[in-house]
Amino acid sequence: MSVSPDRELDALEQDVALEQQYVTTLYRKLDTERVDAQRRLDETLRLTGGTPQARTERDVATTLYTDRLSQLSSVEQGLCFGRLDFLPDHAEETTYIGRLGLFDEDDDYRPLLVDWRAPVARPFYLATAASPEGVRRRRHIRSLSRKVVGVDDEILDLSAADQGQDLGLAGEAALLAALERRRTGEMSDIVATIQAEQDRIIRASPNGVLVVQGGPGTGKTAVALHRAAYLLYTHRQQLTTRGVLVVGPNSTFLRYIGQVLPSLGETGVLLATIGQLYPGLDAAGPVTREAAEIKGRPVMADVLANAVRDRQRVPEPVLEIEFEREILMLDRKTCTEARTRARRSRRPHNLARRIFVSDLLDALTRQAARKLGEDLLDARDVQDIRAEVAADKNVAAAINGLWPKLTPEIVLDELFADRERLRSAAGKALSDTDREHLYSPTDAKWSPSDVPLLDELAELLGEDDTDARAEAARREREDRAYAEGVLDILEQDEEIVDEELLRVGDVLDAELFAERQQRRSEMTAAQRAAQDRTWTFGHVIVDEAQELTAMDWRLLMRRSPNRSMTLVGDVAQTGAAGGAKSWGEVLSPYVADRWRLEELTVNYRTPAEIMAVASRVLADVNPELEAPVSVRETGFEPWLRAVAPAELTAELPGLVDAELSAVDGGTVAVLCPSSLVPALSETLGESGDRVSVMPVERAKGLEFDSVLLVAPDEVVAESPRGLNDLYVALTRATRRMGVVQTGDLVPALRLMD
Ligand SMILES: Nc1ncnc2c1ncn2[C@@H]1O[C@H](COP(=O)(O)OP(=O)(O)OP(=O)(O)O)[C@@H](O)[C@H]1O
Repeated sequence: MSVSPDRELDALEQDVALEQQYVTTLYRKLDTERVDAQRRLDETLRLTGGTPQARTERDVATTLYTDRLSQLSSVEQGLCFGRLDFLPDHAEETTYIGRLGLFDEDDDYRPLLVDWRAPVARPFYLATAASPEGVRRRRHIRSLSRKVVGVDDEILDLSAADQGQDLGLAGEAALLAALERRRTGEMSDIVATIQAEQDRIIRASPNGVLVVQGGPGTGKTAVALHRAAYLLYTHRQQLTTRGVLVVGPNSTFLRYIGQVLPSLGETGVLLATIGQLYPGLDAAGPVTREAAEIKGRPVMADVLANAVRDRQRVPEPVLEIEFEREILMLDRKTCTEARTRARRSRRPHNLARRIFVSDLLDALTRQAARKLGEDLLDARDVQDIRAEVAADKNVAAAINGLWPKLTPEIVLDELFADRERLRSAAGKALSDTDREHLYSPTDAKWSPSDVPLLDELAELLGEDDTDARAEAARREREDRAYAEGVLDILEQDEEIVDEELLRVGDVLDAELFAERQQRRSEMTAAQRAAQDRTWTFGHVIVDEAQELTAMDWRLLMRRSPNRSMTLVGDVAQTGAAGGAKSWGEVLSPYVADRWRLEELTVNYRTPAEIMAVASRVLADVNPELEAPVSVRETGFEPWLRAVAPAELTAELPGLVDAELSAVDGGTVAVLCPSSLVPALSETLGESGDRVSVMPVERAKGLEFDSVLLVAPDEVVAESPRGLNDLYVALTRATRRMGVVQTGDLVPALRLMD
């Protein structure tokens, strides 16, 4: 007997009502926790004055409650999104899955809601009909604000084994609903619909280098960010002190992904571009493609080492120095010996300088002593003379001329501004043309490709920071002793603690206090990491990793000496001339073949109709590469339209308007060659926030409801990896795509006609 549609509807309504009841309880619990955290925070903030210890304690409590409050408010949307019902003989009971864990304190801390990252939540992502892991039913709960608007059930028995199993999708209905949602210009999290192949990567061990290779739209960025959240939850102890770094290709991309981690309740991750990894700089200056490629070559490490050596000079043949009406001499031999000794120390330039200076001061002191009558002087007199020689301005100027104290900025600036310096440092490593591309006589802004060079120079030059380090260590010792003192006093002398303080004291048992201290140092760690070039991270995640050059990798590997890294990317999308052709080639200098590869194969973004066009381009890039399989069709065929170049600016606004209404509140991107960006931006200037105009390289990692690709032939011609760029452009759309052709037809697009 078949069930009538009305009966089904009733059952569905009943289920929704049932889940609404439970979800309402959860929100009530969330509200109570918020009120409690807010009350404690207010109480803490109201307290003023008191002993220094009391102030320290208040700071700690303030940070604790502020953090808790921001975590509790970050989970407001979609607090609970799943439910698992297990088979009768299974140990687990019905479990609700959500963005954070909530417990019933009055019932022995029974879990009311399980954090998606907890091991018990795993079957929600992994269970299949063929391998149900004890799960009878998986339910996706869809909500709008606090209202449950629907449930999607999957019964995991073998009769359902063939449904959605060709791509191995879990929670297909919920997944498709998520994918069809309009794009807002900001990436959203995917906690409710993580797929099994993604889950395995998110929860993989943090040890060693994990490479995640996947075509466009396979969720690499989503996986990378959820992995950061998962690692912080699961390995918090190890990761709090050193922090997690997520590197993205440019600031547009970082803005696009910026909300994902906060929506998962994690704020302790440093998001940065390579251009932001040199403290004090946000290097975003322009650079030509040729210069960027040359600056990224591994041989630049030798060029820079030579540039520093070139700054360690000896006189030709002698240097005369006026010292207290006498003339002292520094000859070539003495200086060469001092230089050799300093270089042999293998210390960086600014630290080895001490050896060089000391040897020259010895030589000059001997000369000065001889002139004053050596026989009449005792050791103490000689010491005094040495001090005078060392303090003399002429001596200092002469020595500085031979072995100056240097900063990375000065060396790089002066190297690029001087053809002779460039020629000497480059030797045979760079051709005449290469050097001309690097030559830049005017004060240019630092570009992202200068940052790894500055970082390399900072290593070669070193910094004499002995005093600063001693001071920092002293302050840290003091802070620690101070914090321990707070606890001692609280424990030993309860009388001095008034009632309100005690309430704050409630939460400051030794364990919590220690943890808090650790978390505090993590917070300052994230800030300190941003300011400290020598900071090393607990885990480093790199998105669009295929774009990094050899010099970028050198910088990142210095930030990750434990090689605990997740690198996500797609070698078929490499646009940068210095970027990766294969992962093995990139990684072998650092970890030989000790890296693991995981692949993602399903495209969640681009509909099958658009992917059919993109796949033809991919075949032209390299017939051996396979495009990922699209998870859905939209029934919409991408279109191609020929427009005369002179008509482009007149025609484009109309085409964009048509797309805007077709995507009904969604986003439209006009992707074009860099040369057309200014003109097209001006033409479309009034189109509002939902329309963006950008060169293809800027669109890497982003997505839009509709994409208009303008002048594909020029996109291809513009770069040595133009076909890769075309592939990137054709895989940015979630719903619609059109090509506006102004010149020759690119062969792979012929079938669109
Ligand atoms: N399991 C999932 N559930 C819901 N949405 C998903 C899932 N996996 C990926 N998506 C969505 O698919 C789109 C593409 O994901 P993402 O940007 O992470 O892919 P990518 O592999 O980094 O792509 P590209 O290489 O083109 O930058 C995003 O909108 C993302 O939210």
